[in-house]
Amino acid sequence: MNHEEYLAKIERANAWAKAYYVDDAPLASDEEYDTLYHEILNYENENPLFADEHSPTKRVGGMVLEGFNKAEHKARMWSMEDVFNEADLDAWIERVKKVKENFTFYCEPKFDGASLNLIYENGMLKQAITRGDGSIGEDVTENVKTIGSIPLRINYQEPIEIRGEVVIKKADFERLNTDRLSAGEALFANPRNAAAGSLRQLDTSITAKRKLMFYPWGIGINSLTQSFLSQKMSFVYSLGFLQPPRIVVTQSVDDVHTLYAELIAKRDEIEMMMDGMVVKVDDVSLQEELGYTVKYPKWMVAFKFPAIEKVTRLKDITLQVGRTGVVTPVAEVEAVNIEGVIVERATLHNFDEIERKDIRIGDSVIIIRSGDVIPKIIKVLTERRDGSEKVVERPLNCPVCGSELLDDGALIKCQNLSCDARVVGAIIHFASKKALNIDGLGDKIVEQLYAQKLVLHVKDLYTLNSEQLLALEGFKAKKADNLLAAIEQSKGVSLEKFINALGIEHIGEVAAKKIARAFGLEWLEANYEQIIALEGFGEEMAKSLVEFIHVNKAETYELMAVLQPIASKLEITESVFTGKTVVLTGSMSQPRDEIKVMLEKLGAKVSGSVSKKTDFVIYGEEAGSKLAKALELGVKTLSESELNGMIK
Ligand SMILES: NC(=O)c1ccc[n+]([C@@H]2O[C@H](COP(=O)([O-])OP(=O)(O)OC[C@H]3O[C@@H](n4cnc5c(N)ncnc54)[C@H](O)[C@@H]3O)[C@@H](O)[C@H]2O)c1
Ligand SMILES: [Zn+2]
Repeated sequence: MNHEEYLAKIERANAWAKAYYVDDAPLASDEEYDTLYHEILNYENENPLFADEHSPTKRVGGMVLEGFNKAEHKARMWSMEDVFNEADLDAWIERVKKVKENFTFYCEPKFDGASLNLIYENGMLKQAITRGDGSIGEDVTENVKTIGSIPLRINYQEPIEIRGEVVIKKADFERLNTDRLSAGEALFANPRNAAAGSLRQLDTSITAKRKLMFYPWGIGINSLTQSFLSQKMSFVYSLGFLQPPRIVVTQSVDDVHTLYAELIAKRDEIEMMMDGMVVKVDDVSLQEELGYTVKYPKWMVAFKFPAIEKVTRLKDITLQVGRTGVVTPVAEVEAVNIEGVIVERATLHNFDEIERKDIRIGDSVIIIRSGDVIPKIIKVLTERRDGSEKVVERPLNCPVCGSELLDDGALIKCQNLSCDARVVGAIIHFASKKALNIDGLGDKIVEQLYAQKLVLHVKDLYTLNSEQLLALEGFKAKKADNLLAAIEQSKGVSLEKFINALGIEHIGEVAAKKIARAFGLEWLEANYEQIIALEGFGEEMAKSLVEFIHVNKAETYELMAVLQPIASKLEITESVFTGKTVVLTGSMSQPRDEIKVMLEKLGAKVSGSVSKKTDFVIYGEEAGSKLAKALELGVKTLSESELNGMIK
């Protein structure tokens, strides 16, 4: 790299940093930024005399957004050194050991959010400031007052700065984006941007609506006398702040590596987005001895997790037709490796999403894959377009059967009931795990059987023979026998699974179970009134089932004759609870689910909320608002032992 290229890289990194820190709308993935950053750093290490003062390696990232008042931190806020592998972590440990051979590590998750400094004086929250450039940040005091996990008063009178991360749970981030999608607003790329963007709102009421949380990780000025960071932080947590789920204080390097592995394993399970683990020196006097660079403390380091967000290119959008006829767009992308998995496709909800995100074929996009979740496109990098990108048109005809599609905005549907895609989809659903669970009857085989016209309807599965199967490509005696045996074995399935397997619109697993329990084998005789009376059934579900029965009654009876599903109809014993609505509250001596089933066997309807229509509230220990409401409404209440007395 020559000096000119070095300067160009600095310019690009600074533009990316502004978009990331100031606008909360990144122009690149973290991985790309980190690569660029390290290229700059390497050049500076090799040519220290030519290092430029504007380099991102020389300062803490942020700047103050226009519209906010500037505010000064009492003690400086820092950035953090990154390491990406064990060897670099061990090298950092060795550097600390040169100063002191034996020391204690303080390790915790690195949540990915927005950095915040809280200044308390006389036990009151006086000011809240974003990190900014480390010396001066934005005054966000009023916004911060809307965050529930930030105490406005603490039981400590001396001046103290409490630093931490403002985060939003992954699930709340998803909900926020779903709402923004339907409101036609720009989406946040990830929880970090959502947290930072929600905190830095000029309109406080917007911040208040977002579910922000605050996790402390350090302190600025203070007159605490404890000698270890871990002790100081315990004190901070005791003042009423949230504590992160995993903190490890240890002298053992092995423990540090173990925590790293554990956090990566729990990465999806932990509700907050983490981008690594932070390792700190616990001894405050050793921290001071180690000191700081211009940018970060030498006594702590971030051991980063492998990136789950990558930049790739959208090659095409293909269409998938499901068993209900819904046409879903699928993004075909250039293959990228995310945590060891090669990703080539990403889901898109619907065409509205494509339009709102303005996704075009040929675009560079940031794609995320976390855990088992199907990869998705989180951001289009529009400034990388060269004009050759193609706008995605909404389809007019079914890609499978060619018939005209119904486009109702959010959903595009093929209405042709005998569309191959719908029929094949229905058979695949019938054989799937949660339905009949027929081993060896996966998507490919169903497609093959359908293409050969051997199975055009699920009932045809039960007349298949080995000769027919052996004539198919890829079938040998063993495979054919296994498949026939698995099909045979699906006979005598529970009625609820059978109903679910039929793939009736709006009738899923839970509803199928309720139908089976309520009507048993006579379920095809149920009428609209009986169906809508079932707990949790709305008009849409009842109508759909009635319509299904109307069209498919004879055929379904035939299928039942072949399959002989076993009914699990609940036999009800008459009791004082028969036909009554009962609510359970408080903690009971036996599992609530067991009590619920027992009451249902006595003919009770067990509901979750208390109203005038409730007949009994049965309470255990520490019962709260539901019991209070029952007393207020004059609903009859029974303790757990009174209940036991009545049913013995
Ligand atoms: N995508 C982009 O365009 C782009 C641009 C700039 C920066 N970035 C990303 O930002 C990061 C660099 O930013 P940075 O220099 O602000 O560092 P950083 O955000 O990686 O680390 C420092 C921050 O970590 C936070 N933190 C979380 N848990 C902590 C804990 N337990 N203890 C102490 N601090 C904790 C603090 O807020 C602190 O300010 C990199 O990951 C980089 O990829 C991305
Ligand atoms: Zn079709």
